[in-house]
Amino acid sequence: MATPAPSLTDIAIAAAIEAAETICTIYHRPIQVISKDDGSPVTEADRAAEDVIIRHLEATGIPMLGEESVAAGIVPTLGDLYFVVDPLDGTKEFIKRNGEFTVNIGLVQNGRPVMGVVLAPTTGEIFVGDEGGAWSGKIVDGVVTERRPIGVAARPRPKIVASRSHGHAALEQLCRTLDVEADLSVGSSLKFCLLARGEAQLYPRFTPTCEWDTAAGQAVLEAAGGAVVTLDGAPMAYGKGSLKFLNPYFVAAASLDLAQQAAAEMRRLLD
Ligand SMILES: Nc1ncnc2c1ncn2[C@@H]1O[C@H](COP(=O)(O)O)[C@@H](OP(=O)(O)O)[C@H]1O
Ligand SMILES: [Mg+2]
Repeated sequence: MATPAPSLTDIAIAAAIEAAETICTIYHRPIQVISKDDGSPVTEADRAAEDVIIRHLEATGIPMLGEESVAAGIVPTLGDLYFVVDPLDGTKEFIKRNGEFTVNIGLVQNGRPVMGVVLAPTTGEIFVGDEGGAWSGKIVDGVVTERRPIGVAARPRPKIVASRSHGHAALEQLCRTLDVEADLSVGSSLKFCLLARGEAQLYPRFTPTCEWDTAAGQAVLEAAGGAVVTLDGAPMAYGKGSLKFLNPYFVAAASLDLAQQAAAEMRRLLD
């Protein structure tokens, strides 16, 4: 019997595993930090990991929007279906060496993130979401182990998770109005994964992000039963090339109701 062709999810997982290995090699050496044109930091690891991912995804023939390629002026023509890649989300955390950084590969179809792989190189934790649901696992010697389904969990007082390096004053006010337990601060797309695994319920984002920061995490969270909405309460959409792929402010939450309630509150606070 012929072996079935790998799915796009399988291809993205293989790409993320090899990219994470490349990142780990560099992580254990002295890290040289370069400042991008927009002032944000980039390292040799960001670029090397994106090259690895490009090599894996190329064979699919599907266009890829990559953070480092865009920074180098390479923006492909994007159709209804494209990959969105942040090879190293949480570069500031990578530089601080606190382990809170991830490899992100998302697939966008008709403006919606339909598949996502998020992998934390130092722990080997992997989070995957697609039409088959959401699951987490652990990469050991380049192989997925401990694979188990994941899902969001409601709490009477939601736990909130926020950026470690990009905060906003309105966050505290939001916590007070919604009566949340504000206790977690984490770098990178791991915030979406904490929600997807039921460890937190709310991730309000009052500072800028780009599509590559959120596509994979949003796909994981939505496959786990959660939602990501912009401040008008609509699901966050992709393909904003005319805006340089910049996302508006958003709320990720364990349910659409909670996301929309928090979005309405954020709108009120920011007015
Ligand atoms: N002024 C800005 N404009 C666009 N994106 C920004 C930004 N400031 C931070 N970000 C995004 O926020 C991400 C970090 O998120 P967090 O604070 O949740 O860890 C960064 O990812 P990179 O580390 O991949 O550059 C970066 O893309
Ligand atoms: Mg990023």
